[in-house]
Amino acid sequence: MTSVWEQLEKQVPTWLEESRKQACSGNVAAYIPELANAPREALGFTIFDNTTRIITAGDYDMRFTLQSISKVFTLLLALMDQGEAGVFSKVGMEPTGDNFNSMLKLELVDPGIPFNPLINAGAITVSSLIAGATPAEKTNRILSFFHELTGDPTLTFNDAVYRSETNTAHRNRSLAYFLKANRVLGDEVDVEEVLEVYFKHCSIEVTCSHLARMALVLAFDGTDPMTGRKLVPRRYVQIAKTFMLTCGMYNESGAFAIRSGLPAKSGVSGGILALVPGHYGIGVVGPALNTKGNSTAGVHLLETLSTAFDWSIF
Ligand SMILES: NC(=O)CC[C@H](N)C(=O)O
Repeated sequence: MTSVWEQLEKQVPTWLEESRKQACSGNVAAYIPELANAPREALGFTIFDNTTRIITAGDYDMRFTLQSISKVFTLLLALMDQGEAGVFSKVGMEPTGDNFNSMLKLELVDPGIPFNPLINAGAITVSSLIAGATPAEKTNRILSFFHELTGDPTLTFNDAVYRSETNTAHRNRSLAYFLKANRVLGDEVDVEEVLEVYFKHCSIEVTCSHLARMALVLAFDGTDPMTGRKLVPRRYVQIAKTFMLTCGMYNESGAFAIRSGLPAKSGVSGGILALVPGHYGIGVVGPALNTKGNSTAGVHLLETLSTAFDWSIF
């Protein structure tokens, strides 16, 4: 009988080409002008298991920026810096059902703290909780964390994407100033400095193999199976994975959880980080997005694989 891994090796290239066809039903994000240059038809895939075996397919070496995928890891860093009580006094634990950049519930629902750390308002708040005296110190700590998680010390920011976002981020600026007015960002917090940290971590450039490696650390409760190093306490990984399941795919998280049953986090550059707990770390990139902001081809590929191999955690 062939093993799951052998079946994956055999099937992934065919299924990837099948899923690539879904790109035509999506559009590349353009509200950050630099992202509009991404190739719409691209689709890349990497999967790692804990014995360092790797399968790659399609445009697996394409570079793209983390965008919202970074929010999972800044949450982990903030939890390590401030503890659960410190983080959850500023940000909630519930999905919103609204768009990721929505302002609606901040005003509608008392006490005006962001509903969760994976929407923009929540992630901006989390950026303010990262330890460090200056924005540069905070962003350097975040970057070092990604170096540890990926085992790649060459990872860095994409300056063009960073500048493109910082010059056009009127909505995120509004969110951040609103948070300041609500005192979610306290007196000591400089709004522009927090935004600098937030845009910087969104602009870290990776391939889907980096995503798969990072996902593997989450799949193994915070220990990197490739080095044996404990990078994050298990409890914090548990929190992050729960948020990924309930809020990781924006206001499509429920449908994705029903169809794939996997903790995952997407970003507007088309990346999706997903994991099969105790087994695999997965990275996908496909820049064409659906109306919720998730990669059309990437979602299709993950749902195909999860259904075929019965990966749902439920
Ligand atoms: N959904 C996303 O990937 C959003 C990230 C992007 N940097 C923003 O703040 O709008």
